[in-house]
Amino acid sequence: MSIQLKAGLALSSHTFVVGFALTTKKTKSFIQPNFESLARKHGISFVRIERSRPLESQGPFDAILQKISAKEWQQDLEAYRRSHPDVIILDPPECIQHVRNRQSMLQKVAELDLQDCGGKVDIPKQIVVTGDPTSFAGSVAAAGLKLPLVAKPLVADGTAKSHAMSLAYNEICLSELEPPLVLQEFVNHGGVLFKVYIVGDANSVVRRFSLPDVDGCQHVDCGMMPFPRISSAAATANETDFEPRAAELPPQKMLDRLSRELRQKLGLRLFNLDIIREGGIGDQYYVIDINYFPGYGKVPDYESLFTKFFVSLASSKGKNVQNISTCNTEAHATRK
Ligand SMILES: Nc1ncnc2c1ncn2[C@@H]1O[C@H](COP(=O)(O)OP(=O)(O)OP(=O)(O)O)[C@@H](O)[C@H]1O
Ligand SMILES: O=P(O)(O)O[C@H]1[C@H](OP(=O)(O)O)[C@@H](OP(=O)(O)O)[C@@H](O)[C@@H](O)[C@@H]1OP(=O)(O)O
Ligand SMILES: [Mg+2]
Ligand SMILES: [Mg+2]
Repeated sequence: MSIQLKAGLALSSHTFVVGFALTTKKTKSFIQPNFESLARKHGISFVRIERSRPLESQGPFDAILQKISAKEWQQDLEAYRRSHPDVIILDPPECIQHVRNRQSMLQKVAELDLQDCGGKVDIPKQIVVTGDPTSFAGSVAAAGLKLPLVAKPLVADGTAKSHAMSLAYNEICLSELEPPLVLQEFVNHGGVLFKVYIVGDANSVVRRFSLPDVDGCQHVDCGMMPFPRISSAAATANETDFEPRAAELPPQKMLDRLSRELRQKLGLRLFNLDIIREGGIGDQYYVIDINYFPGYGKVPDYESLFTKFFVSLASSKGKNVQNISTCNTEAHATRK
């Protein structure tokens, strides 16, 4: 059976069409030739959505992959969703909205109670500050937060400003900050960050460089220190670059449970978690950041991870695309 597309392409029950609305940068890093070709072999095709044309006049799509926050796009997508309830939206805008605020993004993590999975998971103590910056020192003292603090813009909307982080070593310098912000306790973690990339039921963890440990007393005179996006290095750091114990990956059972619970609670299928381990060793972990549709192009073997994901979506819609057996699912998650 085949349906004739407006553009003249045939949409058969053996093809799963993924429309994508992504920035040019994201398209370049994610829709890579190797990925397109592997996906095509399994009956998955990608079609760029033209933002200059109404969505209704494009398609048909089986799924829409999107990370565009412009209001017009959001409205267009919402209308399309109502008229095409069978199309899978990756991911629903209201769920993405939840992780675009550094307070609400971590709330579901704080509610978790993971038992018997090899590690404890929490979030660092934090408060939201708005209004007069001269009152921030009082708010920090009232909440019992310990210095140093990481000052993060409350809104995580993908702008450069939303990634502008600072370390505050003393109370006085807090009055220099520009609200609204989250003030989060800095947790020493041996300079290693774990990024857990979630793709539906699968996850893949990589190590990244992070901020070095701090001795609060030593730096108290430093005041406010802005710091760069140290963890977003293009390449995954080599094992030899880290102190071996701090670089040991978190238990896979804990990552599987955490990923599964958050996937359900957040209503997202495509996101990553930034996780640190207190003191670099032991079993106390903190989730410090959640990002919607992060830089998957940097994940080893993301092509098969995603092909498998789309094949499973296609099967759930009764599409008879070709199965893929070489990728990792939750039971065999990738650990590089
Ligand atoms: N509470 C914390 N304790 C220790 N280090 C932290 C803490 N919060 C953030 N960091 C460090 O600061 C970096 C940036 O913080 P965060 O991940 O919240 O910012 P972001 O701009 O949202 O990052 P991304 O580029 O992943 O979206 C982290 O990768 C980590 O190295
Ligand atoms: O640009 P990169 O490939 O590094 O991807 C980064 C992504 O930027 P992009 O969406 O513009 O691509 C970021 O999104 P916004 O918060 O800015 O929306 C955020 O998700 C980071 O965590 C990603 O880095 P990663 O966590 O994977 O290291
Ligand atoms: Mg981060
Ligand atoms: Mg982030």
